[in-house]
Amino acid sequence: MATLGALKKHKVTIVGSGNWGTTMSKLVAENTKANPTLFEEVVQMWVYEEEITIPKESRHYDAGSELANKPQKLSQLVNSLHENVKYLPNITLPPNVIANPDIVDACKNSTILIFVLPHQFIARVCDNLKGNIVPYARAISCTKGVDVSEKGIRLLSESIGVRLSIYCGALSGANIASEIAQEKYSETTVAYDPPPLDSRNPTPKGSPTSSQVDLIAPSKAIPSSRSARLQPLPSEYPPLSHENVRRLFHRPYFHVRMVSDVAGVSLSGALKNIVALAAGFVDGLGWGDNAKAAVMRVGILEMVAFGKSFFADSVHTSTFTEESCGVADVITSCMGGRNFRCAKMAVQRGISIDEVERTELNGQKLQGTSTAYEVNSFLRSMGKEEEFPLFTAVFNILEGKAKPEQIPDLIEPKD
Ligand SMILES: NC(=O)c1ccc[n+]([C@@H]2O[C@H](COP(=O)([O-])OP(=O)(O)OC[C@H]3O[C@@H](n4cnc5c(N)ncnc54)[C@H](O)[C@@H]3O)[C@@H](O)[C@H]2O)c1
Ligand SMILES: O=P(O)(O)OC[C@H](O)CO
Repeated sequence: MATLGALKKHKVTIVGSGNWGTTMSKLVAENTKANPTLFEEVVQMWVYEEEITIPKESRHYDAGSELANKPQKLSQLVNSLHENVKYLPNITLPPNVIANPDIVDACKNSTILIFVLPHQFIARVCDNLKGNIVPYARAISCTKGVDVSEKGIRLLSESIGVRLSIYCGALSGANIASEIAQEKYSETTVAYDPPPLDSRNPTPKGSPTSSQVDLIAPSKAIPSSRSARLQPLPSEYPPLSHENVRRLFHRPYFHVRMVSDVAGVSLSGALKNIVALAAGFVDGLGWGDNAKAAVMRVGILEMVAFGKSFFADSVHTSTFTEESCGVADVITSCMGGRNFRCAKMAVQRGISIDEVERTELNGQKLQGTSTAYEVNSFLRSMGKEEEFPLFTAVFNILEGKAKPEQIPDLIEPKD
């Protein structure tokens, strides 16, 4: 419910328009329409502009039309067809989703920014947004990955928060986008640990709460956005309480659990993609479900150990084991995710996973390969590769230094 006296509504922008970005726009737009006291009905969806021709198999392809084989701007196609024919074909978007190729215009005056971009594009997009958003905006990262530099490891929610000087939470779960777009039931986990000022609790500006610190590996500390001087949300806006954030995402087919463990949710989403690659490798060998279950078991243990080793002050182990973003996401990703499917195809065809990504995904991006490299570079810098044998095996397979057939030996505990 809006607070008494709140006059303004939150403007929401989805930053990204791929398979998950477009699905997110659909479900969020359904919710902004259903909650008119909290949110402006129109949802802007930033589209990385490209020219595409409508695929022949599309329900919108009209062989007799003069536009049939002519390249057209993706943003214009989304707005005229109410469908993203390239990244989410055959799903009708609500008319209140407006595709906008201008990132600054799409985010202008938005109080809620939902980042659903492949990891590799986050930095550039944030650079373009810096100084062009309202300073009290809040963000949610739906991107799966981590940032590693010579300074250490950082969650993507942190990267976005630091780059834009705003607070950023995280959404992650067992969420294969195409199923959610078809309104098949799934769960998700939203971690939002808002600054107390957003709940009308007058904590002094810039004071981190106990849960607002140490979201980076302490041994390689990078300054956290959570101790940055965050601007309070003006009182004319409905507070961004857990209840109101939940209303933005929860649908009858998309069940949201709100938590405060931003680090656990962000890390789960990133690390499970390495496990999914391992599952794809063993499945590609034709080894069956028992082999997949074995790498999933070891992978979940390594995810938990990674959180405990490097984010001990912020991560809750239960996030990995009890929430959709943990074990459940490992399971779904190892059954039908893109990382799993591409790793499997790479082994079956004897080609690199990058080649499979280029030839089979029609512009969609894998996040598991870059995460495996980033995590390995961090583990190596910490002298901890041996403590994470599955993550290390996946990296070595991608590098051509090990073979998928060696996975059982590589993950066997050493006495
Ligand atoms: N697809 C899913 O099922 C799913 C589910 C949960 C989370 N995620 C995560 O969401 C994030 C986004 O994935 P997605 O599935 O929406 O995207 P996608 O892989 O389907 O599509 C790639 C996107 O990148 C954009 N792009 C290409 N070049 C670009 C550039 N230079 N700058 C900016 N954008 C560019 C494309 O326009 C497209 O929107 C990823 O981190 C992914 O792991 C995906
Ligand atoms: O298709 P993937 O491998 O990018 O995984 C998609 C989602 O992360 C599953 O939750």
